[in-house]
Amino acid sequence: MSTPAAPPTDRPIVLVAAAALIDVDGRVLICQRPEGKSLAGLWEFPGGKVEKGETPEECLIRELHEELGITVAQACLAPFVFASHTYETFHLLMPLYLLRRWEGIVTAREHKAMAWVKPDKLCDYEMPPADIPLVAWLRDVL
Ligand SMILES: Nc1nc2c([nH]c(=O)n2[C@@H]2O[C@H](COP(=O)(O)OP(=O)(O)OP(=O)(O)O)[C@@H](O)[C@H]2O)c(=O)[nH]1
Ligand SMILES: [Mg+2]
Repeated sequence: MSTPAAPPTDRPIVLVAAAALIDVDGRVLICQRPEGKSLAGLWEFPGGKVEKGETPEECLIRELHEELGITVAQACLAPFVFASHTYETFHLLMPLYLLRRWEGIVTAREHKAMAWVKPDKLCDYEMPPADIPLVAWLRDVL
């Protein structure tokens, strides 16, 4: 007999689009979440919540401009892996894109700090629990 389905919860699925920017030396950009936000102080991939009427790619192009001051062409966003993680109040679904080309100088406009990190050193930075499997994939592929 099959296992009975779990009771429904009112936990919404939140769609967030994020990017792993990769520089010419193969280092990955991570950004530190500012005080006053959820998960403050943790290191994350830049990006944010997909708003009504946006595609994930449109959202990410907007967020990368707001957060880092860079201009990104949709063709340069390479779908990579996704995070699917249950938090206390929502379930996060987060596609992660690889990005090697952009225009402008990467600047931390909204984050507390940023760092370019070799994939095998990402584990030295505390990241949200949803990101842990993504780091393993980056280490394997880069
Ligand atoms: N951008 C980003 N969000 C992540 C990552 N990992 C992770 O769990 N999240 C979660 O996904 C959600 C995205 O939030 P966000 O704060 O970036 O959203 P946002 O840029 O639209 O900001 P806002 O909600 O203040 O307008 C947060 O709950 C955040 O904790 C990650 O690597 N990058
Ligand atoms: Mg954000």
